[in-house]
Amino acid sequence: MKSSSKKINDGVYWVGVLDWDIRDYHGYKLDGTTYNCYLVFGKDKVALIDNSYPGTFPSLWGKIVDAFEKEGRDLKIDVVIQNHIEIDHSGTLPQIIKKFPELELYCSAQAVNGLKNYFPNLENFTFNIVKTGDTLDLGGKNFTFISAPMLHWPDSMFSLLHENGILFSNDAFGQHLCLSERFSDETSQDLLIRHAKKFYANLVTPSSSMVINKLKELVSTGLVNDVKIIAPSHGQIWRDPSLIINAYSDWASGVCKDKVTFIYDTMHHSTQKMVNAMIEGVLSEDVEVKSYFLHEDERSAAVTDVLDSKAVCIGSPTMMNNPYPSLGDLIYYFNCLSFSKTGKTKKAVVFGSKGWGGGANKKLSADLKEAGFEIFEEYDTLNIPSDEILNECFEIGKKLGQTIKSE
Ligand SMILES: Cc1cc2nc3c(=O)[nH]c(=O)nc-3n(C[C@H](O)[C@H](O)[C@H](O)COP(=O)(O)O)c2cc1C
Repeated sequence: MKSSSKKINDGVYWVGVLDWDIRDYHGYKLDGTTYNCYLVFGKDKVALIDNSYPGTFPSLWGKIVDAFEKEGRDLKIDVVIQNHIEIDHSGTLPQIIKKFPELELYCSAQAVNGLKNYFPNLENFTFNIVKTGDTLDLGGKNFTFISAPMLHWPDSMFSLLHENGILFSNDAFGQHLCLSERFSDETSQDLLIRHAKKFYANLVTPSSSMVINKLKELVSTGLVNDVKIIAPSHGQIWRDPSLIINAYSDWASGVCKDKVTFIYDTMHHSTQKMVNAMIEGVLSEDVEVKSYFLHEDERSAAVTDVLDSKAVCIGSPTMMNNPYPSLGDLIYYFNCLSFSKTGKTKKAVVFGSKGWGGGANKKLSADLKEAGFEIFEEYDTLNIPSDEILNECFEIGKKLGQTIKSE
């Protein structure tokens, strides 16, 4: 299939795949994504950095052929640098090896078993195992490898191309975006940061302490000064690396806004009325609010706002002595993400309507505490909230707004 590569720097081409159709990636809702792969042309050797999703080889191959034509070089990949094994970045590796059986494969030690596992044909393949500080020279194109375990899998690593100042960071600093533009500065900054934050919240939050350590390491070794461009494996290429490095530093260290995120569900709208009254209370203190109704909204968007909120308000009716099931799904996900690993504790208000004995609040509070939240208030009411109850909800929201502003 004919497809067009994009030169991103001297001797460096984007040859990735645009997936306009994907809408769900392990529960993460998206409007398409990119599987970024790059070709680096050294005088002696040519390297492919990362691969693409299974089934996308025609689009990847078309761009590889195009890049070689643009460079006027004979079509031969000598090296594959596999920064991460996950199938969206390794799926086309067998087809690349089939085309160039003599190629040298560079990856971390932790990547080897995974790659053999995914691709049994690689059982007897020779892996060049690299770690932080190891180097590779393609002829005037020199790489230093940087191990990056848990950013975002144990095998993950970065590759820094010195002559161009490009850090190939794989998933770190990525965004699930599928756009015709390739660069961060060609993209609406709001859209870009929103999607980088969504990616961080859903995929990187549990590794926040590793993010901080990795950023410190890049600074202390001076390598950060060499980075002019960050080229991740999803989304836009950062031509202003400080923008995303500063954002990662904030997200990883739990920097939050005066902001409250409401997440709730409701069967007959009673809990929803309480939500709206509480929101009015928070807003009366000029504190930012986001609200998600789980009947319609999805958790991967909700947790994006939780990431930089000082507090969450979780509303649920009682159903069969328990919270409404969508809230159970949410709290399970909170447990996976471990927001407290950012070193900051978020406050939580738990509330809702019940028909008789209730039970949702108690269960939600216990689960939220286990997920690392501090319970600020528990509040429930019988059936449809009266005006008096709604006024109390307003006051709870107001008190929450005042408290987080004073922190
Ligand atoms: C299927 C179902 C199961 C319920 N189970 C309980 C229960 O175990 N305990 C309780 O106090 N109320 C129970 N209720 C009553 C609801 O909690 C009550 O109607 C509440 O006001 C609904 O709030 P909502 O309008 O926000 O959905 C149940 C209602 C339904 C429809």
